[in-house]
Amino acid sequence: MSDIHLSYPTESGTVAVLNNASLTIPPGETLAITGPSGSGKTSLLLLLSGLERPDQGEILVGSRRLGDMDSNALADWRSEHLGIIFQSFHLLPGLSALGNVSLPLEIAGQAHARERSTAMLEAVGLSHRLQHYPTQLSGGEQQRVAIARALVHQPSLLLGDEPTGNLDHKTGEKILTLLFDLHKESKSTLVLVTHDERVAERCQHRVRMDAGRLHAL
Ligand SMILES: Nc1ncnc2c1ncn2[C@@H]1O[C@H](COP(=O)(O)OP(=O)(O)OP(=O)(O)O)[C@@H](O)[C@H]1O
Repeated sequence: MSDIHLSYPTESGTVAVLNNASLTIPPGETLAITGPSGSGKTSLLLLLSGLERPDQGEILVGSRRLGDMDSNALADWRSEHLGIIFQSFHLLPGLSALGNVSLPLEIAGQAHARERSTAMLEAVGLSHRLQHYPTQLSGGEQQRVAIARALVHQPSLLLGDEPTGNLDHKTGEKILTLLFDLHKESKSTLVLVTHDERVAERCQHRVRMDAGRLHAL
């Protein structure tokens, strides 16, 4: 992304969030984004996923220029190539853990959606919670469902917003190992927003966001 400016209009005026932010992530590599609360880290992930559009600047993911794609093209691109682990999970309350993970595969008409989703939920340690609904799951369990959903279609770009933020040390380590193993196997690009040094240390590249500006570390 180059020369990105982003602001949000609100009733009490415009909030400037990103100010001339530029970032290059080598394909197939790992990047940690750190920085204080409110500095614009989540906004950066929303831009990289095409869920927000910048006021100014250009975002290229592989050969795709996100600014040239309409919302349908972006949705198709996301369902094929992108995995996102949101800070607040965004699970569908009316679907079980298994339903939440397999729905995107089913919508995309992919084969063996249920079997692949079951295997991914097993990999995040939730084989005993397949039929539970989000309200019946703990925060950490919901986070692991969200991780399974983000990984199940083997995305080439995975964006994680504090992906282990709700997990105890041991479970967090297991999930991180899974994320980095899958990244290695599939040569995907991994971008993680984190306050956790353990997570940042595992990444090849690190940037710090401060008041809407990016600094390489
Ligand atoms: N939809 C919105 N409308 C108005 N302001 C917003 C909106 N979303 C975010 N902001 C503001 O933009 C700034 C950056 O928010 P963002 O969520 O990107 O920060 P962050 O670095 O991810 O924070 P945290 O570490 O607390 O999650 C904050 O000041 C926030 O209040």
